[in-house]
Amino acid sequence: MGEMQGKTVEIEVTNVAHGGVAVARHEGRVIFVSDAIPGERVLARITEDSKKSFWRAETLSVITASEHRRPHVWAAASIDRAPEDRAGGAEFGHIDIAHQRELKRQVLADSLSRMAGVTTEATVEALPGPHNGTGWRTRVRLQVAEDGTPGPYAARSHRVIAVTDLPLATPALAAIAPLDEKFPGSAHVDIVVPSVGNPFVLAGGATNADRGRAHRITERVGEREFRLDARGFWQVHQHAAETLTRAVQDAVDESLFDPRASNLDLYGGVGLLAAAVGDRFGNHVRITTVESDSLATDHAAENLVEWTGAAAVTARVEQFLRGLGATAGAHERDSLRRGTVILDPPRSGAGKEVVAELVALGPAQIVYVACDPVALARDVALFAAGGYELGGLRAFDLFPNTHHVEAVATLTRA
Ligand SMILES: C[S@@+](CC[C@H](N)C(=O)[O-])C[C@H]1O[C@@H](n2cnc3c(N)ncnc32)[C@H](O)[C@@H]1O
Repeated sequence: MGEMQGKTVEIEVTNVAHGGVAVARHEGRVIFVSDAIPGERVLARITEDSKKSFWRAETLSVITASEHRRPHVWAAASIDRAPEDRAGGAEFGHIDIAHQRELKRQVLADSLSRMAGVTTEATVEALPGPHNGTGWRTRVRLQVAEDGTPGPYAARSHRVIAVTDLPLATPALAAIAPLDEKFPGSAHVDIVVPSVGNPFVLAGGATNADRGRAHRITERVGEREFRLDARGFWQVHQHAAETLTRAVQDAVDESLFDPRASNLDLYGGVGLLAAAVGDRFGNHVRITTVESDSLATDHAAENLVEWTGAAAVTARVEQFLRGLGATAGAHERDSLRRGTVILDPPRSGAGKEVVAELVALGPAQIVYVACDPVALARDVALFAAGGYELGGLRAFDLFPNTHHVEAVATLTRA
């Protein structure tokens, strides 16, 4: 720790950076600052000064406001509070929604340009919902403080903040959120409002006996229903599953799609995107969905039962691909080469090993669903080195009032 930690500085904010912070400079040094908007002049407190290349700071007050600043959509996260008392999880809530999308577009475009040398014109598309980006979360995890009080963590910390409302939640979720109850002995409380059936409030972790028990729920996407566990992965925005279903269906190039080839849905969850491919190309499509969570794979097998060519495999994607690379015979290799791969990894992206295995198998096209623009850009660069080029790219605002953005990219052999 240097001597600047805790000091206040007046800084010009120039750019947006990845991770929900903006970039400022102070005496030539880069400072990543929270709760600020490019174009503003703010008074900020240095919170981290140990690195040579950059420091971190939090905005205390705004000296010259951006025209895009608005009152925060969540009073609990407002700049009017001390930084340590601001609720986390809505780090763009002080920015008007159109400008939030513009900043997300810039982060995506800059990452792809800087890391993969690719230029993109993709804008960030809005989902249906209120114009201020509230009312979309169908799942919320509240953390529990030592005295049993539930609430979100404060931004950039593990301190639980008591709150009186959850504006990013759907009205149905907000109505049942137990914000004034106590949960002694629990580590967290999950509130889940599925599109079909009753909502759940599940206290878990620490000493709670409910930990580990499965709770089967149903989600409807268009005409189709999916079974899953209440705590298993499902998109959080109430319109996300439908949006990604359509985006993936549109992204698959029909001229490169072979229904009899070895098509893969990697990081498949409960089979949402395998079903999207099946619904577009018919129930004879051959597709294997691969997922590490065995409970999700069990549900995927059930959800995909009407597709005679679908299979659900429990495996880590890297091991599954390594196995294919090592054991596939000439016929299977040819089938994999004619195949289409849907790739929907967690935030860390697919990474070096998975990209290398996929490049070696050489599928005809890859539809990459990405929730982190930097991980996507890194992987696009790895795919490019392996002979794949980025074709289409769309981006969606699946997480309004946060810095997160979802992208759907297509890659084909150059
Ligand atoms: C972003 S979610 C996508 C799920 C699914 N495609 C959907 O749209 O609902 C990523 C999924 O990958 C799974 N996962 C994470 N790491 C994995 C790995 N190394 N191998 C296989 N699955 C993994 C998670 O359990 C999660 O279900």
